[in-house]
Amino acid sequence: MSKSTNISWHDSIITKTERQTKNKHKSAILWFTGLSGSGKSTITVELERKLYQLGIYTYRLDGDNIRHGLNKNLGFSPEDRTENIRRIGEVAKLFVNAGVLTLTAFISPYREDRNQVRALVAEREFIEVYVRCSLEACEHRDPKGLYQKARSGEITGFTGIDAPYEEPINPELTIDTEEQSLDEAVQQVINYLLENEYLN
Ligand SMILES: Nc1ncnc2c1ncn2[C@@H]1O[C@H](COP(=O)(O)OS(=O)(=O)O)[C@@H](OP(=O)(O)O)[C@H]1O
Ligand SMILES: Nc1ncnc2c1ncn2[C@@H]1O[C@H](COP(=O)(O)OP(=O)(O)O)[C@@H](O)[C@H]1O
Repeated sequence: MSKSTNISWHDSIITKTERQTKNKHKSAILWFTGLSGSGKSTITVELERKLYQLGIYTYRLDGDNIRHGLNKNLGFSPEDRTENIRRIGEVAKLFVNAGVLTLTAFISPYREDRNQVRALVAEREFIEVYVRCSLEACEHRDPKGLYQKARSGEITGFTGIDAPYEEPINPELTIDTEEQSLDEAVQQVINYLLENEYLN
């Protein structure tokens, strides 16, 4: 719902296609989704490092980081999570327009919210990457000690414990971090980008 009236759109003279041509690669959103502790941050950090080495213009948007700034007024209610993802989607779209290969790492537990982001950009510009890992394994890893806090009741509404996670139905990519090493996961994404001509 828009509150703004009397506003008009101003196109830039430089187009997204021109920026992509200059950068020598396509821009798109690589949308990583999965439980807390599944590996989204670990994989996107390493993937970005590799892509940077290949000369690709990238930027990484990460749940914990964005919630320190742009979205610091949002919590973890269903409504706030939806608004969180909506804003990230809009920011990611701007990065795509700027010619950047954009990596996002958010739990993004609701299918509908992820599909809304997909609908914001062109068909090939949204690549959903499901970072699959069982709740048991995530809880065992518990890199930030949050599952322990959720089990003890110190945190409520924690994804996987007492808040839902809706698995992607038809993601472009699935990475199973109980089966695949970090290097294998990163290579799988790079192969996808090469095979589908996002990279040359
Ligand atoms: N209640 C609750 N549920 C889930 N996660 C919680 C919660 N409270 C804090 N955290 C921490 O916030 C990180 C998830 O933020 P996101 O912006 O990715 O969440 S969401 O997409 O809006 O659901 C998440 O980071 P990751 O572990 O990297 O996923 C947690 O560190
Ligand atoms: N194959 C793997 N891929 C990614 N992370 C892994 C893998 N195996 C174990 N891990 C570990 O799992 C944890 C994942 O944490 P993190 O990347 O913060 O997850 P998320 O961002 O999804 O919350 C890290 O401690 C990481 O070292």
